[in-house]
Amino acid sequence: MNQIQTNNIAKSYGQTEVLRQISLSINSGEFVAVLGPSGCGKTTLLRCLAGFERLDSGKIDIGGQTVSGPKRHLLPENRGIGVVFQNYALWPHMSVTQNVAYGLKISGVPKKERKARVAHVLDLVELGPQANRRPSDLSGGQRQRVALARCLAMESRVVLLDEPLANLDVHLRGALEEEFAAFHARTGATMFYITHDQSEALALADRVAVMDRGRILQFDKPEALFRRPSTETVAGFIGEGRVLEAEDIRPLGGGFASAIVLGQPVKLRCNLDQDARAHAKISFHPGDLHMIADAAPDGICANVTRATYRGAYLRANVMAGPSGAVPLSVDIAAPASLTSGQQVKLALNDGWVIPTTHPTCNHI
Ligand SMILES: Nc1ncnc2c1ncn2[C@@H]1O[C@H](COP(=O)(O)OP(=O)(O)OP(=O)(O)O)[C@@H](O)[C@H]1O
Repeated sequence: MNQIQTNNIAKSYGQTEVLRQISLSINSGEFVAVLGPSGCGKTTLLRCLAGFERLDSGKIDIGGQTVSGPKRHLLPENRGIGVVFQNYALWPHMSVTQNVAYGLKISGVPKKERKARVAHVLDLVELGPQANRRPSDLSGGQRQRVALARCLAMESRVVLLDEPLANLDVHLRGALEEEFAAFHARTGATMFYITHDQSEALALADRVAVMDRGRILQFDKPEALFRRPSTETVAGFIGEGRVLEAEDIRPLGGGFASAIVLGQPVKLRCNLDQDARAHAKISFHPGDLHMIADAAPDGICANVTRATYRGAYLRANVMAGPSGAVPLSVDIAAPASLTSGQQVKLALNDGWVIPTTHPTCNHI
């Protein structure tokens, strides 16, 4: 069943179109991340779902009920959703217990049940010992867990999270990523998670909606975004994707095609209905390029401009191709040694022909 359904929703502030005809179907219990550059409209989309903003047009259904539409706008508190903000939005004058209990109190949950539910959820997020502290006496991660506990206590079936890890250090981000995944597994809630950090999105989400300038470009599983991006923008945005022009694309059947890339014949993956073309854009990742023997008869000639140690591998920046003018990155398994100015030969072992005509992915 669809837990969240948006139909052609649009929102402008003055002359600025911030959301353009966004249609998304999110399944019950799904963990969806919305990924996109700053200013693309992620927070506005979340605020529309939460009911903090009215739509200009379109419709939002949550749990089968229309919550925003042409003649309808359900208030945030009546939507049955939990919201976790970047700044946690905790009451500074209340203790952890009071913060978590507040929503239950407003909803009229009797005192005895309230107490039991708060104690239970604080236990779940391991904040029992801090129950009487004020937010100012907690770490950033602990405050975030109070915000999560509040959603748990309200038994929200839908939880909207707006960049919840943005203010935290790397160590804490890792720990809380685990926390979100555990929270999702435990509750089965539908999660709608805004971020501009792709590693967070790819690690946590069942599906990721990639957003750019108020539109959804692609809404897909992380692996599909990485391996089969539907547009150049998605390809360039995910996993250090590199987009290059290829020539003489000839379908081989079974989702493969031959092509010429940087003057060399390569085999690429493509859509089953890929047609033969003189030119197309292809995408690949640094890990798809490999160094081959200098004496190999074929291979892409490249000149190392910089090599940086990355622990398990060496990242080489090179200028490649017949003209030596195409910048690429190659990861070479350690131990390896490369120096600036060194001539190397490369092979492209995998890549994807970006579909030339793709449906406008706003109807997904
Ligand atoms: N209340 C408002 N009034 C006018 N313009 C607004 C308002 N809220 C957002 N905007 C504009 O709408 C656009 C999208 O903003 P939004 O906060 O949704 O983007 P975002 O993708 O969440 O960005 P970030 O990742 O930086 O938070 C921006 O150009 C922003 O300046």
